[in-house]
Amino acid sequence: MPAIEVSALTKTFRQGKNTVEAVKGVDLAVASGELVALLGPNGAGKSTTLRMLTTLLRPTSGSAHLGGWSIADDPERVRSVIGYVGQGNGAGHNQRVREELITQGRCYRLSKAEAVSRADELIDALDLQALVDRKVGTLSGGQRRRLDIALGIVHGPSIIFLDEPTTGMDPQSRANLWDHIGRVRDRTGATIVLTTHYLDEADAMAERVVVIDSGTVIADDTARHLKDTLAGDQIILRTTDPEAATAVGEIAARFGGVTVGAVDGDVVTLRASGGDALLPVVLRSAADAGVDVRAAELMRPTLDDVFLALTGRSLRESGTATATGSAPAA
Ligand SMILES: Nc1ncnc2c1ncn2[C@@H]1O[C@H](COP(=O)(O)OP(=O)(O)OP(=O)(O)O)[C@@H](O)[C@H]1O
Repeated sequence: MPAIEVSALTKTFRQGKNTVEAVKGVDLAVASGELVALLGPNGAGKSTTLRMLTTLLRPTSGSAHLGGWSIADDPERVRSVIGYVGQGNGAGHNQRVREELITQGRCYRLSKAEAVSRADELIDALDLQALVDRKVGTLSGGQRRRLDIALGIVHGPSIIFLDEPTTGMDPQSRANLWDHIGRVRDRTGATIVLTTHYLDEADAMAERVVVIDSGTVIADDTARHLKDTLAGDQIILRTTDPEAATAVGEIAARFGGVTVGAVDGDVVTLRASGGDALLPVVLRSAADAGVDVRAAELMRPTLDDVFLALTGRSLRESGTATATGSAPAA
């Protein structure tokens, strides 16, 4: 049984005379222990989907089961098996880190002894040892995010939702937080679903990427498979002059699955999956035909190329996604 099973989930908001179809029929199955990233531009419906799955918002139609429990029929049970870490944080500023974790455990009805042992376990998993006696209000952004995650999973949920856990952090803090998320997953075997604006992060860290656009899932696969099948590699070949570039393009076009772009001066650009295998073959064929290729560059596609191939738009242009860490320091 999948940890999360979502079928034809929709949410329509009504505001006066206007209706917004925020989620238009999302289907999703996440296996137990999987780490899945939801990716999509602003307003795609990611947060609304997450809020429905975490029982914070009632769906307009469709169904979802988490750990076998229905969000419509058994919201209490659903809440007992999930942890949700939103973008804001709920911890009191004057509490100390360890105290705050123990208090949170008690809120989840853990006994005092259980709450203490769980707090210490999470302090270890999320590297909070040096901070246990610090007041929450004095933590840095990155430290605070680690505490938020600890607070959100203090009751030992088997399914964890993280809404943009790394937004606004510098690249080093993001990498560090990912290490911790991985460590939590390895230790607990929890299923993790998160949203992120960082394309490179979803690419490198998530086992599966679910791309959401205009309220529907438009792609759902490993980042590698999405890139190979939907975007392909880019090969840039520099020759001696426009005639040579055109000739290389014609040679490359004889191979199956190659798209030849417009010649630009002495440069021609090809797109194909398996570019690393194709490149030497094209170079050999060009040499056999007496055409001189002076430089060759192979570029692997990014998830933004995937989004572009699917929608004709760039995720980056939407102002949502970031390929590299240019965010302010945490
Ligand atoms: N309470 C609400 N009332 C009316 N419209 C809403 C409400 N909540 C969300 N929406 C609309 O639903 C759509 C989806 O919003 P949602 O927050 O789910 O997108 P998102 O993918 O999470 O975007 P972001 O990356 O910006 O957080 C948007 O058009 C948004 O304006």
